[in-house]
Amino acid sequence: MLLNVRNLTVKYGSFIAVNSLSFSVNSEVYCLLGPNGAGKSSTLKAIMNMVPFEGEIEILGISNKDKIVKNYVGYVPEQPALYEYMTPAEIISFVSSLRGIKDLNRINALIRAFSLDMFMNTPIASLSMGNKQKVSILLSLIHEPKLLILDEPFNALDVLSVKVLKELIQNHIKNGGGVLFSTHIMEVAEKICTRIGIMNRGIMVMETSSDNIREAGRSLEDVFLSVTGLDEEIKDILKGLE
Ligand SMILES: Nc1ncnc2c1ncn2[C@@H]1O[C@H](COP(=O)(O)OP(=O)(O)OP(=O)(O)O)[C@@H](O)[C@H]1O
Repeated sequence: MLLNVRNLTVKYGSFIAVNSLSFSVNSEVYCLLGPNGAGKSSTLKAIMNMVPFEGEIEILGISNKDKIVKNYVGYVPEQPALYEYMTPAEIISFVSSLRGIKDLNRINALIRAFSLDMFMNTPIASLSMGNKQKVSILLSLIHEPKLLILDEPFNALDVLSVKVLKELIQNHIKNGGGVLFSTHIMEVAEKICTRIGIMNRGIMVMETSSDNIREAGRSLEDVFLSVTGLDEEIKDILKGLE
């Protein structure tokens, strides 16, 4: 098992953002869906040991509180957290040396795939949101982690980069890795995920697979709206707009 989450609870003061959540990720693409505020980012931050949590989280069988797991995980936060005064070339070289990576051929291929070559010497502060996101994705891949934790990774990406990222995710799985990501984009989830966890108000309300949804002849959007109870809300809102 690449990731095992058992009875995860995340609290901010007395507010429970994630409530006794359990799920696991193998060599597969696991997608977390949920309305705004459902607790997706808090779950991913707890997995990265960035927020206090209760419960148990293991990465490749090792507690996520053990520093060694950082070697096995790549993380893309919801908002790129980069040194704005550095250029992509500088930050990539900085992170590569921290990680002890000398062969940059793979990274250079990724830079080209994401069309970042012409921005390598531009300060990050001057980059578009999409290009910052691409740098953030590149940094998460430098040490060839087994598990990728991606918080809304498709945000701000153009069509070509979405395609590149989908391909990277598929290749990662073919090589025995695992991917856990959150998204609001149903089409992406439907196409590339093997398993889907739908969260609402901190609770996992449904775990299913794209195959199950297809076999049931339903769209992921319908399933999502119905299990989160948003379908009734939408009917009311649309009525109000008539
Ligand atoms: N640092 C914090 N302090 C207090 N409350 C927080 C904090 N971070 C998140 N929350 C609250 O916890 C809940 C879950 O937030 P979280 O960001 O995990 O949701 P999400 O599913 O990722 O939402 P979105 O889709 O909008 O990104 C929300 O109600 C949010 O306001």
